[in-house]
Amino acid sequence: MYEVLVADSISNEGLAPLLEASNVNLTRKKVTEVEDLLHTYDALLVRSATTVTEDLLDKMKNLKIVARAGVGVDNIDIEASTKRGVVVINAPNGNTISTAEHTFAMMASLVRHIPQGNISVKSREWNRSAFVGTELNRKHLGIVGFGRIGSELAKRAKAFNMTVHVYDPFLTTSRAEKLGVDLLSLDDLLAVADIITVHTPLTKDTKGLLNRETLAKTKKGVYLLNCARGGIIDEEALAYYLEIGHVQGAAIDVFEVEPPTDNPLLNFDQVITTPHLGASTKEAQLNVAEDVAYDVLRFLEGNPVSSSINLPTLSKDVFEKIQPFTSLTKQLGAVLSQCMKEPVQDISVTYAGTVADLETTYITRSLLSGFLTHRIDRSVNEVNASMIAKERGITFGEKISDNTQGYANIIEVVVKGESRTFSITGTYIKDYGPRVINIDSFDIDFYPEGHLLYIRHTDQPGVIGNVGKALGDLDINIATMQVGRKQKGGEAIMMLTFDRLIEDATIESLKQASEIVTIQRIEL
Ligand SMILES: NC(=O)c1ccc[n+]([C@@H]2O[C@H](COP(=O)([O-])OP(=O)(O)OC[C@H]3O[C@@H](n4cnc5c(N)ncnc54)[C@H](O)[C@@H]3O)[C@@H](O)[C@H]2O)c1
Ligand SMILES: O=C(O)[C@H](O)COP(=O)(O)O
Repeated sequence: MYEVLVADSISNEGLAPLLEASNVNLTRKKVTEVEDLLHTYDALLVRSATTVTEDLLDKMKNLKIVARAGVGVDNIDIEASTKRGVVVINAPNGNTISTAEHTFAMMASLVRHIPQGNISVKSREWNRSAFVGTELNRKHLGIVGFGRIGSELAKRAKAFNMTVHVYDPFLTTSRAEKLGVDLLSLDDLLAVADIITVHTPLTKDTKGLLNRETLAKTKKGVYLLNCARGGIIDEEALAYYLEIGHVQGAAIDVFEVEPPTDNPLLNFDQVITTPHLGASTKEAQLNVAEDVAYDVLRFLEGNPVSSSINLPTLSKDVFEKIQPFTSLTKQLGAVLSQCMKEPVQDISVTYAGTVADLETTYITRSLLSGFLTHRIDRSVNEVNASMIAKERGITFGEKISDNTQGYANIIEVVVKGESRTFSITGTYIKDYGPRVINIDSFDIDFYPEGHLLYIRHTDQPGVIGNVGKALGDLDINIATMQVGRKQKGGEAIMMLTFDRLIEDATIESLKQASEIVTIQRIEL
């Protein structure tokens, strides 16, 4: 049974996939209400109210996935989640339209003073001259951050005959042209826009993007909107420019601290606000809840997620195609890690044949996870494997080759240690399964699973029989035996598989024979 904690207000209807799943036990409680049970949850679902800190992750020892029913993940410590192998997913598409519509509504309200007019009339005033507004028609709108919401907003602005200028360092000129917007530098956008709205995520680069210095470059009388994240427009700087009358008005849905209390912006009549309502529509809430509910269930049941922040996103189709190879590389990594009993500096993997056309970065993550699992005492998976490898100073890389050695596909891994290198080559044969076809330059053919002994010995008569007899005398049944050698009379290898783990004492007694060079136990 999977334990799922829903810590923020998320649509019940949207959560139906989880509520109806027979293998899920769903709890709707704030984190503070289940302090004693935090270690039991497999999945945590949040919106923006719960902050997923490193401290919380430490308490949630069993956590496998954090799902954000919405877009912004600035309330989740992604690095700490990745380090712990916890997948972070979001629902990036479900609230785009609602937020674009809300921004547009805020813009129209701002330039026509609708909230102020509403308050005035309800105060039994009739002061028409105090609320003379400005048309949107033929105005220049500056959109900072031209992603999903920014581009939906642009469509609506163009329908109102506005000229749309955008600043987005990740947007190509050709895409801007295709979308019919004018791509500018930030400075040029600030200089030309009558109204500026921000739609970037909150990151270290966008925090305070509009500050005392940049806001000084805007037109006198400019209007500003923030329906993205508190802090993208520095609140103190905005208050200053409102105070001196340089900024004519602002519409703010999001605040640096929510709810805002002694925020200076709340003191200005020309600032209109909403309590973080961009995504608060029935439609958006249903969409985002459904998106994360399906993804969490899929993930818990071992399937790919459709929108991950810290894992490459794969379609079901692609996931099914790469799965045999991720299992194979995990096993290859585990064999390598156990055979190479010394610190390693570099892991290099070469893909050839059909596997080379697949999502190899994910397959390499599986390889690293198989390798590292046998070296460190914390949980390693595809989420945190590359981060842990980097932390440990292990470099890794991928190559593509066309030398398939006659197989449909092969994966060769070479590990460089302080004193030697070790290599392994595997293949996946359809309807037959994974095979290891070469180990440390010895051709061989074995199925990488179960309890194995990897024995290096001198190639001379009687060795194989002696090992078989010694094990038989100890009542140990050999399930399979594969042998390999490079040249007659030189060094040779045996790969034995067993139905149970072979004890240290048995290995020590086998090592007494003079023709045995090394014995390595491998557990897969
Ligand atoms: N008010 C709300 O309720 C509400 C609802 C949804 C989203 N949001 C916020 O809106 C943000 C944007 O959402 P989206 O779905 O459009 O995201 P998105 O990822 O589709 O778009 C963000 C855009 O910002 C651009 N960008 C990144 N760094 C930038 C920088 N330094 N300068 C300029 N542009 C930069 C990106 O290239 C991207 O095009 C979210 O991150 C979230 O914080 C708020
Ligand atoms: O990033 C988002 O999706 C929005 O800010 C919505 O936040 P909410 O889920 O707390 O309404």
